[in-house]
Amino acid sequence: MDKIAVLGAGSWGTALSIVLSDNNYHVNLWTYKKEQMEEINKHHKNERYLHVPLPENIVAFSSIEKAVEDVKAIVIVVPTKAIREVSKELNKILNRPVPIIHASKGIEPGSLKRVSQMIDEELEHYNYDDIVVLSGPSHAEDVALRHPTTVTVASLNEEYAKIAQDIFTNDAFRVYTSTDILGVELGGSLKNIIALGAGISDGLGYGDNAKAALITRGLAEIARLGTKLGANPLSFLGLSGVGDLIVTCTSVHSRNWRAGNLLGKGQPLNDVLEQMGMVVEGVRTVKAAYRFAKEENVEMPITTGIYDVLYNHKEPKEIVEQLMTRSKREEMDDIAHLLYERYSK
Ligand SMILES: NC(=O)C1=CN([C@@H]2O[C@H](COP(=O)(O)OP(=O)(O)OC[C@H]3O[C@@H](n4cnc5c(N)ncnc54)[C@H](OP(=O)(O)O)[C@@H]3O)[C@@H](O)[C@H]2O)C=CC1
Ligand SMILES: O=C(CO)COP(=O)(O)O
Repeated sequence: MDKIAVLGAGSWGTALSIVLSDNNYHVNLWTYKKEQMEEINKHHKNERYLHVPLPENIVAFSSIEKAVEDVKAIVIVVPTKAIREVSKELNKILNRPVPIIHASKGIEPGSLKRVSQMIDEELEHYNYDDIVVLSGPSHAEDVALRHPTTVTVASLNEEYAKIAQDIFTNDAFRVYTSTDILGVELGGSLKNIIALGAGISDGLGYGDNAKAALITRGLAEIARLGTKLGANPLSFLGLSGVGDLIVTCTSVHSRNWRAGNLLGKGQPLNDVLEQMGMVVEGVRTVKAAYRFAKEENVEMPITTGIYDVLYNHKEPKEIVEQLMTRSKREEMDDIAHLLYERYSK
């Protein structure tokens, strides 16, 4: 039985380990917490994150070195803030080319780097082109129950993308490939900000119309920034774009939506984060997106409004009024024109 290492034993790392175990891989699941390793190995569960029994071919490790020994591929699934730390550890021990697939969603505020770029910077002898991202509408809770789920794996190295597709694909987990790693990573990261907004909207008591507006106009600004940065605009209409935006803005499983919901009900950010107990990537990524928008001179009014609620003590209702009273404009802006120009001939 081939072995695969999964680095990160939170909700998503555990759910992806279940997929791999179902596909007959032996999974080495790395956690930095000894108690969690014991819970997984002795009791075959990881209760804090997922309420399902774990198959016996998922074995937890507290040493990265042991976890990655002789594996066919390495899956990195830690929160974005831990990517550099984990990659540094990996850099000390990785001495052969092995496919690296990451499934984290965020952008580093200080450097504005995506996850694949951070991994590349920390791994001295690894080629950026070989890094694969796995992203799409995929809440861990659904995946752990084997509910039908679709995702995209993207890499400049098509062979590695296909390896990732083969490793993860099964009857309940359908995997598509793409070469637009930039677009796929940006879609997966930026949708978390809009999901915070959808949660705030629901917390304020607004209805479905407001949420549909946030999703649609949110997608417009994600695509606006993404295309400016060089992504394929069509990626934002795919699973890692609109697909993930829909699931994150509408699901009670979403940490970003839930955090936004509490903010909309008037709770302060620090209390909300303490209560969540799991990573809420949008809270960090909004800082990066806010800066990106300014530096790239891209209009991102929803992102800016959410940044102001989180970091400038603006009242959510004030932001809603601001968004609703912006100057009148045409709906289909630069992105639509870009798509039209590209594909109308
Ligand atoms: N949950 C989901 O459905 C999905 C999540 N993702 C993405 O996957 C990534 C991980 O999310 P998820 O699993 O949900 O997060 P969770 O909050 O469920 O788990 C994160 C885990 O990483 C641990 N951790 C924190 N810091 C470090 C570190 N420095 N080194 C090693 N481990 C660390 C946490 O430990 P501790 O509790 O001690 O902080 C926790 O066990 C995120 O980028 C998220 O956006 C993507 C798709 C779906
Ligand atoms: O990315 C996700 C689903 O595809 C998970 O979103 P949350 O982090 O908001 O739970």
